[in-house]
Amino acid sequence: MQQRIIAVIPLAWGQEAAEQALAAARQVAHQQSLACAVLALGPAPAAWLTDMAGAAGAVELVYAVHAALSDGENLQALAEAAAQALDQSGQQLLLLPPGSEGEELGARLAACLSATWLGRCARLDWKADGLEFERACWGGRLTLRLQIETSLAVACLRAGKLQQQPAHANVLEPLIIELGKSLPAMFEIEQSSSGQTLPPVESARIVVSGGRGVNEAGFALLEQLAMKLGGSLGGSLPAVDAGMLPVMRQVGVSGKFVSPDVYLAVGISGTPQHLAGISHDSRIVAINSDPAADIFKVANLGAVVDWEQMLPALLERLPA
Ligand SMILES: Cc1cc2nc3c(=O)[nH]c(=O)nc-3n(C[C@H](O)[C@H](O)[C@H](O)COP(=O)(O)OP(=O)(O)OC[C@H]3O[C@@H](n4cnc5c(N)ncnc54)[C@H](O)[C@@H]3O)c2cc1C
Repeated sequence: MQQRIIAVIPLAWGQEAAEQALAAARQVAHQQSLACAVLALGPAPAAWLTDMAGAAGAVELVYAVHAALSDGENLQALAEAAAQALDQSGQQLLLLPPGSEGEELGARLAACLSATWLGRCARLDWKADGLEFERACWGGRLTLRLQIETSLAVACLRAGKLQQQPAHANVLEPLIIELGKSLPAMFEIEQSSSGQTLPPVESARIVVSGGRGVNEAGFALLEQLAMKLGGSLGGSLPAVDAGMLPVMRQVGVSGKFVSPDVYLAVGISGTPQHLAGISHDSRIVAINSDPAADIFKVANLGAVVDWEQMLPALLERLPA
């Protein structure tokens, strides 16, 4: 059966995203001595992509054009445009630009095509007996090696920079498909203030986090501490369940992944589900009244103390 590796590229996402999707497609294609193809989505063809795809050794370039694809923000329109333009014969692997937008578009495209969504892959090989791929989980502490037999898969793969290979440069004659069907309009999003004054937890350099061992008064102190330190506030799932913290500040496997310089864990026991949300590179400082708490096994610095004693003393010593 014919095997095809296709980089799916929204033109509005720019040249860097295009390079990344092409680099991924070329890496997988190279392992199988296959050629890769490109499906570009936008309001009109772009000469820069024709040159880039040719220089990357792609053998086929299709532009799926529609006025609704001009800003690249309407992910459902992009997914449906790609699904309309794709010829689904043979075995196909579709690669999107890596990153959160590429992942969301990939998942939507897989749903439109009833294809298998492989998600964010760290490695991807197309072998005779199926696709083999690796995914990081538990914040990079574990690598999952997976294998799947499927004729249509969608994935994101970070393959580094696209190296120019003049020896393999192709002069491409793009095929232009004018999409006739209407594409879905963008959802209107009504924005209102959440009342949160602290920055998002996922981008903070210092995260002050509380768990089940802290009560509402304790969270008020943690918020003050976060503000004094110029950091942000996070917490464990039980703290969110108890209504002490909004869900957007939950750290862990089912919450946010954070990579601050310092993660201050107060009244948090250190379960794998919570630790999965903290980067290996972060320094963990733990405050817990139980000397046997698991958090001390991973903490760089720990204090066995009740938060009610520690937090007021800390706040007092910090400049206003
Ligand atoms: C599928 C699944 C997904 C999950 N996802 C997440 C997730 O994303 N994030 C998450 O956090 N959890 C998650 N959990 C829940 C997880 O298993 C734990 O239940 C949770 O992490 C425990 O939170 P905790 O450390 O705040 O509470 P506990 O484990 O109850 O720990 C409380 C700690 O507070 C200490 N303490 C008590 N009083 C004081 C005091 N006065 N001063 C100082 N220390 C005190 C105690 O010694 C204890 O160590 C998930 C679970 C499942 C099954």
